[in-house]
Amino acid sequence: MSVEVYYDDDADLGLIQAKKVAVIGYGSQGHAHALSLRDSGVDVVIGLPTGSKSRPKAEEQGLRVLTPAEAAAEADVIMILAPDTAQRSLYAESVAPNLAPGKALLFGHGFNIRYDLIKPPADIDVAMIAPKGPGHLVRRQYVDGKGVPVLVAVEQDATGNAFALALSYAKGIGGTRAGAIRTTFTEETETDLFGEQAVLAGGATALVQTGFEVLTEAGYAPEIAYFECLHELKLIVDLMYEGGIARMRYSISDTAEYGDLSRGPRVIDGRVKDEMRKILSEIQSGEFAREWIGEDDAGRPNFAKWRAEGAAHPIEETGRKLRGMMSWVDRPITETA
Ligand SMILES: NC(=O)C1=CN([C@@H]2O[C@H](COP(=O)(O)OP(=O)(O)OC[C@H]3O[C@@H](n4cnc5c(N)ncnc54)[C@H](OP(=O)(O)O)[C@@H]3O)[C@@H](O)[C@H]2O)C=CC1
Ligand SMILES: CC[C@](O)(C(C)=O)C(=O)O
Ligand SMILES: [Mg+2]
Ligand SMILES: [Mg+2]
Repeated sequence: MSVEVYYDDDADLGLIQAKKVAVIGYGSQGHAHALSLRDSGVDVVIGLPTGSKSRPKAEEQGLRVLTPAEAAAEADVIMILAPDTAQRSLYAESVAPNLAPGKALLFGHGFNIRYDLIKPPADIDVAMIAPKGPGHLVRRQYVDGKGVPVLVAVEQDATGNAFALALSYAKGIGGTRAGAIRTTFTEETETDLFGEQAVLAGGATALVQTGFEVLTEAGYAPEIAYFECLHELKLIVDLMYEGGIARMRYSISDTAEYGDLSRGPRVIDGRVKDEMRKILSEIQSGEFAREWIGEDDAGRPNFAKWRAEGAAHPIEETGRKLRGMMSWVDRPITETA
């Protein structure tokens, strides 16, 4: 193994239990971290702006909610789980004025540190605990006695104890049950952005929508196209998750496997690979970060337009109708929040 992996026995929960932790933000990751830390015996306070729509949710779930500045002032450990684009101003206005030597500033993703949008003072610890899965699953796994693997990194070790503290935090959210892998802010940020753009979200979505369009434009029933291009993808990915691509290929028919081996490389060909490399270089050079911050500063015009186009894609309407008929499909993951 070229990476260092840490499990429950390597982490001392007592370190984080001895601190007051402010979780700033109560969305997908924030609610999962805060509830699981609390259930692990940690003293947690939530930081949210006064008008935040997440406030009632956190309060209903029994958590104490303050403004980000008040929470940062009270806490020894401040975990920033607001949207990446909000973190710069949140840090400048509410967190930086409330830092003191020996405090720890934590992140769930390295974006703002990697791209120098936040520059913490040298006398605090700066670390990252980045779950490798959506926040609602992080919470669900914790409740089920399991965990989602996490990446842990230290950017600044002012106290000499930053890594042990980060591992302790990871244990508090169930991460060391599954395994905590040591990395750097740069590696986490660049691989996370690449994964979500080229494969997990961007690549997979474009593949599913394009497959659905090809079948329906050729006259096949949208319901059948939905099953083939979206629904069944989960079943195939589950097999890959359990035993790799070889396990999936073992389970499918020889006909499917021959089609996979002979046609797959025609779909994801050299041009696609070159485009993936270009996407990676935009991430590494900071071009993507500058574009995204600029888009956010401008009020997200393209983001809103593309999101609306995606929501209006015919596959969504077909899926809504079909899922209503599928009693075996789990309720939406968002309802578990
Ligand atoms: N989504 C995920 O599963 C993953 C996310 N991450 C990282 O975790 C971090 C949080 O992302 P995610 O959980 O998706 O975020 P969400 O968009 O789900 O939630 C953001 C939360 O922050 C609150 N918020 C918005 N603006 C501010 C502000 N100025 N000050 C304080 N709180 C604010 C929001 O409140 P309101 O309800 O009022 O908008 C909301 O509660 C990011 O760094 C992200 O990259 C890492 C791994 C996976
Ligand atoms: C895949 C998207 C992700 O990187 C994640 C859930 O890990 C994110 O930023 O939400
Ligand atoms: Mg990710
Ligand atoms: Mg991400």
